[in-house]
Amino acid sequence: MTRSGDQYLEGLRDGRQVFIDGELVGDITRHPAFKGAVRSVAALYDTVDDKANRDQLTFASPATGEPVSLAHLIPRSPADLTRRRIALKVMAEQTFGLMGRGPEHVAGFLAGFAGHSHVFAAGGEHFARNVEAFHAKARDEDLYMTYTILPPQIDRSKPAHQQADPHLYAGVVAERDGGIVVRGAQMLGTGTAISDYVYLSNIAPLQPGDEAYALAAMVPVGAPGVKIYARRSYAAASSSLFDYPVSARFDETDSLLVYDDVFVPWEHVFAYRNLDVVKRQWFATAGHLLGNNQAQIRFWTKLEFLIGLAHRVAEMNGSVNLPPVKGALGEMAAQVATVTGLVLAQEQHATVDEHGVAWPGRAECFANMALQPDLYAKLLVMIRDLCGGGLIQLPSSANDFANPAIAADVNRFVQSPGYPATERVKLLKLVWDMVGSEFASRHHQYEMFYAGAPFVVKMRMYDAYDFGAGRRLVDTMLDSYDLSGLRDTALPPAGDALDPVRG
Ligand SMILES: Cc1cc2nc3c(=O)[nH]c(=O)nc-3n(C[C@H](O)[C@H](O)[C@H](O)COP(=O)(O)OP(=O)(O)OC[C@H]3O[C@@H](n4cnc5c(N)ncnc54)[C@H](O)[C@@H]3O)c2cc1C
Repeated sequence: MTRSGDQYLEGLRDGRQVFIDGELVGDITRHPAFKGAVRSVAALYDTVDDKANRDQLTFASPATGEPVSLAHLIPRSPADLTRRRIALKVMAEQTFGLMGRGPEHVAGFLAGFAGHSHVFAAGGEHFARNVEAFHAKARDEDLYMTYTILPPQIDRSKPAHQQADPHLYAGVVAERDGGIVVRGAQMLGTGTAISDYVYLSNIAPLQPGDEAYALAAMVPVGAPGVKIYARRSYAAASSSLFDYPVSARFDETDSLLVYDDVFVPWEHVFAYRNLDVVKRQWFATAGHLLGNNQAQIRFWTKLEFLIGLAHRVAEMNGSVNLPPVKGALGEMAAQVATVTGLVLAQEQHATVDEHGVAWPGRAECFANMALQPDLYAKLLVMIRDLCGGGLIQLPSSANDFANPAIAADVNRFVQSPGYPATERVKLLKLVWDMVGSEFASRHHQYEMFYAGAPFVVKMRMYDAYDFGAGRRLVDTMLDSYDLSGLRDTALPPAGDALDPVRG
């Protein structure tokens, strides 16, 4: 059943090996680098666990009948996708769309894998059973899973088995009684330090010879040998909540994961030395689509938050009714509405396959992913443009308000009608943390890369899009005339023009 925030926190005290700033972190729930994000995730768990939200955020576990998070639902119909989306939107709003790998992200992948467990059965029937059993466990125990599905950037010109050291990329080194031993590293475990399990696999293509790396397994974050090397913490670096309100609360952290001879029991292994299954898990199951559908619900929420900030600043600065400012806000609104529309269209264009699993519309999902890097970058620049120097002309820290001599000048000169200095500074420091701080810059990189390098995502869009309708129109047009003039040809069938995505 659903877990409370306290139960989630308790699960993190498992002796996990998280390293930051040259030291092993003891209790991550208390460490300045992690405690803000941990509290935010705990609050999310409490929201889903709250009886008042039960109808909207949970469904009855088919195994126990207890309420479990809708993040774990295997959707069986477009209506299920809608129900799931409404729940995921509420969850995303809890963190303002700022936690990309919260508990509801990899949950979508796993639900998709479990709905198509036959894909894993290609490596042996027991692997399919492992996927189904782990999905049921994650659902009924409300587990928080993250993933590392890419090897570290060492030498991308060579496959895994041709790297200078065969144990750079995470792969199997031995079979033991009851399981396998994994050695090597993967990037870039977002949220892994604060999660329960990390999914170890590969989304980048593997090649013949890479069989030792062709794995898919759920690894407890606290398992002996799992070493988590976190990047610099923006939360720990923030001088106060007032100065860096989102860094302090939502720095979900990203880490290099080193698997130092980690034992993984067979029941947590979904694919083993199988290039084909490791590849097919992403696109022959609904996993990738369901996970990214969730990611876009989160992205939509984050864009709403950003445009809300832009509107508030324009209002504060008295510029909101100037035609160019209205135009800029309108352009931003068009971008947000595009993302929203493409999320909703995934339900409109959903299909239910012969396994009874509902797939969100593929082309609409990849369209959002393909637009995202440029759209996000543009939005950030437009907000900077609207805010001007106000983003920089701010007190050095909240401490300036504590010094009466400084506060007198700040209160006098850093204000706007209806916005006393503390309110103006509060709003603009929040905007800076969203568009200009180190946290903001990492978010820019995240939105560019979390779904893969932009060129890879665009190639996936190419594969997902049905060019047939457009090509038929071109043929019809070319067939309609020649050197001697207009031919007597039929108009294109209306359906082609009406449904450009489906063709
Ligand atoms: C903030 C953040 C969080 C992340 N979180 C996670 C996570 O939780 N789990 C996880 O597994 N991964 C995570 N990632 C990793 C992410 O999946 C990868 O960054 C992404 O797949 C791209 O791989 P790469 O970084 O190795 O870039 P590369 O593949 O090295 O690509 C970088 C750039 O090199 C160029 N390039 C590379 N290859 C080619 C080519 N063949 N042709 C043309 N140009 C090329 C392109 O310009 C490309 O954009 C995260 C990344 C970021 C930035």
